[in-house]
Amino acid sequence: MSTSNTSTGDVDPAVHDELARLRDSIDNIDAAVVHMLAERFKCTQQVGRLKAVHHLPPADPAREARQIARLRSLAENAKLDPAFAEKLLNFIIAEVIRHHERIAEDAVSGEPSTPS
Ligand SMILES: C=C(O[C@@H]1C=C(C(=O)O)C=C[C@H]1O)C(=O)O
Repeated sequence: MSTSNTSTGDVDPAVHDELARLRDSIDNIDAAVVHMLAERFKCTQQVGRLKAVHHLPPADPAREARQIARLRSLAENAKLDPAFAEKLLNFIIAEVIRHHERIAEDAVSGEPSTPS
């Protein structure tokens, strides 16, 4: 068995076709993920501005706990590792909180808020 072949030039053309078909789907899914994340960040930026105007804290741990419980349950039903789903959500939420902190700081200093 080859362990170091990184090219696909010497494989059966049918295998190559199947690989290309699957990679097309992966590319479509990755594009959908990017578009969905962009829409989610548009919403969270609005939440951040609302919180800054009304002097609410950037993070809401109770809301996060409910989201994590819900996402873990959805992941289990979808046969996705719930620990992975939780890690992914926490990663996204950490970025959102960073944005909210930035929006709140900019509101105090009078700077326009731009995503960074
Ligand atoms: C978007 C919010 O702000 C933060 C980010 C969250 C998120 O990205 O889902 C959830 C809770 C908050 O810690 C919110 O309060 O709804």
